[in-house]
Amino acid sequence: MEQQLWNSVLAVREKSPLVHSITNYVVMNNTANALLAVGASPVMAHAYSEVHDMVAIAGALIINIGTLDEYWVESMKLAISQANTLGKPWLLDPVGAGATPYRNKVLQELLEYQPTVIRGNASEIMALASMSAGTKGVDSTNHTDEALDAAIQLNQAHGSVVCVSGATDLIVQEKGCLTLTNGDKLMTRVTGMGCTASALIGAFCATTTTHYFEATVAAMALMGIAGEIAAEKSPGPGSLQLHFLDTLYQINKDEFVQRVKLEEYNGGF
Ligand SMILES: Nc1ncnc2c1ncn2[C@@H]1O[C@H](COP(=O)(O)OP(=O)(O)OP(=O)(O)O)[C@@H](O)[C@H]1O
Ligand SMILES: Cc1ncsc1CCO
Ligand SMILES: [Mg+2]
Repeated sequence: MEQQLWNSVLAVREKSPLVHSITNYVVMNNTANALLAVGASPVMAHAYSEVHDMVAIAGALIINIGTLDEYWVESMKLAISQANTLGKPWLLDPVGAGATPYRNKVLQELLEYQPTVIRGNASEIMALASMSAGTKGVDSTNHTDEALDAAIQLNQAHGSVVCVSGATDLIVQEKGCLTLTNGDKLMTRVTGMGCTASALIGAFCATTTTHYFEATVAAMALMGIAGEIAAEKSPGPGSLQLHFLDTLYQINKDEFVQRVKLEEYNGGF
C-alpha cells in the first residue's frame, strides 16, 4: 500500500494538475507555494465573470471559507455548480466551523452541493456534523478520536470522503477508515497547515477520476511526513515553513515508504 501511495505522489509530479482555489487571504501564498513544491499548478480566482471558465480548465476545486464574505460565497456556489456539472472533484475546508452563525449557515448551504472531500480539524468536523461543538476560532479544541462519529455521519449524509486532521489524521470512506500518525506538533505553530493539507488533497484528487479516498490518504501522508522531516531540522515555526516546502519538493520514495505510519480499521482501503 505504501507503494500505491507513493505512486500518487509521482502522479502529481508527472501530471502537474491545475488546482483552482477560492481560499482565504491568510494562506493564499503558503498554499500556492506548497502546490508548486509538489509539482502541481495553483490558481486563485473568485470573480463571478471567470470562475465558470477557470473550473473548466482545472483538475480540482478547493473551497476554503477562512475569510468568507457575501461576494465570495456566491463565487463559491458558482464554481461548485460548474465542478459538479463537469464531474470534477471539489474539496470543502470548513475553516472555523461553529465559530459564528454566519459560518454555520454558509456551511450548511455548501454541504448541499455534496463535496467530494471534506477536510477539517476535529472541532470543525464535529461542528459541521452537529453545528453544536465549541470551536475556538480556527484552531481545534477537540481530538481526532472524538470526531470519528461526526466524520462517519458526514460521509453517510453527503457521500464525501471525510478527513479529520490533527496529531492523528483520520480518513473515512463508506467502506472503512484509516489513520495516519505522522506529523509534528510544531506544525500547529505555522498558520494554514490545515489549509495546505486541503490544497494538496485537491492536487492528488485531480490525478484520478474515482480513487478520491486513496488520493486523500496519499496527500495526508505526504503532508505529515514532510512536516516531521522538516521539524527535525527546524528550531521554530519560521524555519519549519521553509524546510516543509523544501521537503515536499525533495522527498524520495525511500523516505516516504519508511516513515509512513498508517493503520486501517473497519475495512480500511
Ligand atoms: N499535535 C500534532 N502532532 C503532530 N502533527 C500534527 C499535530 N497537529 C497537526 N499536525 C499536522 O498538521 C496537519 C494539519 O492539521 P491541523 O489539524 O493542525 O489543521 P488545521 O487546524 O485545519 O490548521 P489551519 O486551520 O491552521 O490551516 C495534520 O495533518 C498533521 O500532519
Ligand atoms: C488565521 C485565519 N483566520 C481566518 S482563515 C485563517 C487561516 C488558518 O485557517
Ligand atoms: Mg483549518
